[in-house]
Amino acid sequence: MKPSISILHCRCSSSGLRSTATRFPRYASTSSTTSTSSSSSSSPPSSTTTTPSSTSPKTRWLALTLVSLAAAGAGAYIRSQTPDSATLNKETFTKYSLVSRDPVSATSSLFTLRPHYHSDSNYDVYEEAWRTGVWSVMFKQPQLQIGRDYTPLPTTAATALTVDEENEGYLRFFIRKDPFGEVSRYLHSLDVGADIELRGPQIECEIPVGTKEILFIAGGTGIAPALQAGYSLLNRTSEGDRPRIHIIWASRLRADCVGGVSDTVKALDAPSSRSWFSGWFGSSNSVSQKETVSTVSREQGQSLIVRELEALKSQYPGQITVDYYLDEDNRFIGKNDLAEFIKPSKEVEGQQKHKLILVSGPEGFISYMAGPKVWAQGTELQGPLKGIIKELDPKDWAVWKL
Ligand SMILES: Cc1cc2nc3c(=O)[nH]c(=O)nc-3n(C[C@H](O)[C@H](O)[C@H](O)COP(=O)(O)OP(=O)(O)OC[C@H]3O[C@@H](n4cnc5c(N)ncnc54)[C@H](O)[C@@H]3O)c2cc1C
Repeated sequence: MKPSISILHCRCSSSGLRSTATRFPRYASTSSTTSTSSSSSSSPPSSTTTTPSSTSPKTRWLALTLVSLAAAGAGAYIRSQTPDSATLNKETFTKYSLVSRDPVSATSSLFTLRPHYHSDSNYDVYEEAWRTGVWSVMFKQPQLQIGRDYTPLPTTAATALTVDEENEGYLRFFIRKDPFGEVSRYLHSLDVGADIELRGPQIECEIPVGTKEILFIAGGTGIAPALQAGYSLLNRTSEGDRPRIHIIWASRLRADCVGGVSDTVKALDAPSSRSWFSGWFGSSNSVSQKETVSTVSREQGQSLIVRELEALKSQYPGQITVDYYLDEDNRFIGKNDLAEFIKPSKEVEGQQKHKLILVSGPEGFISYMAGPKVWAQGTELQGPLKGIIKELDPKDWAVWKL
């Protein structure tokens, strides 16, 4: 019999799949396995040591039950070791090992994981997800039997992975440690080499073919899906047909975004009419912005995430721009900052929207920007558009809360 493990609590999940999970046992009792093999393969029926006449019905029933249980246990054990369970999938948890955990700031780290068992299929599973849009995987906290979703980072020129490691199915994550959070605290407590079980991929947002512009508003580790969206979209389109992507990233701590220099230049207290691609050094405003966001960023180097963003930008010159906002500097994303990008326009009935606003980050951040997501019948739904984006009346933009 396969024991089932319930994921008791999953507040961030958006599909019913995530509330429960079944996995194969990782081990079977040695004595059971041994007895199975000795009774089923080493001893032919004719040489059975006990005869019907010398065994009571009760003993026979017990023996049969034991043999069946042992066979089921051994089968499950074997299945758990087959290549199938070595491949990331939506039904069962797949074992990965923690390769490294590199601090990005006092509260966040870059996690690198590799599949525990070899599988040729992991790369293909990821590829399919990358082609689709924004995706996540669920991490299991085994002691509490709960799971949380995290967003794999794409590979850029700044990524310290070899081609072999990529092919082997290594995954990287930018994870913030919530001081009171169950799973993020657990993950930050793990030693290198520890096992972590993942399930997925879960597609969070399919980016429609034909998307021409994306405005990505990210708070904290919400930058991970922004990197994904940029990578996925630019990777799957050809030159001349590529969409423009503007990322607005708000961080709490300077260390998270150190070295990041905003591309779009805005005065601190009034929006300018400059375009997305106005460059770094275009005006006196640009100086104040640079100074505000990251005073000595060049000297201090760049955070791991800024490096990834810069690498993506260099890979697709002119396609991606990024603006940085920093709580430590009292720089918050306001309505005026968004108004620069979201211009009111007429809704054309039935016309497909080629512009997409994606909002990603902590619950409060998403609520402030676009209104809260809502729960109905055990599923997390988008909920009505509210917040400062609603006030800007973005008729020709589709909006998606991640
Ligand atoms: C699709 C998706 C992708 C994500 N990707 C990432 C990613 O790449 N990186 C990342 O860091 N995060 C990501 N997240 C967020 C992540 O899934 C977790 O929500 C986050 O790590 C916090 O989980 P936790 O178990 O540590 O905290 P939790 O235990 O869920 O607690 C979170 C906070 O809520 C408070 N809290 C808990 N219970 C209560 C209660 N009953 N009353 C009041 N307060 C309470 C806690 O004190 C804590 O401050 C993603 C989320 C989603 C949905």
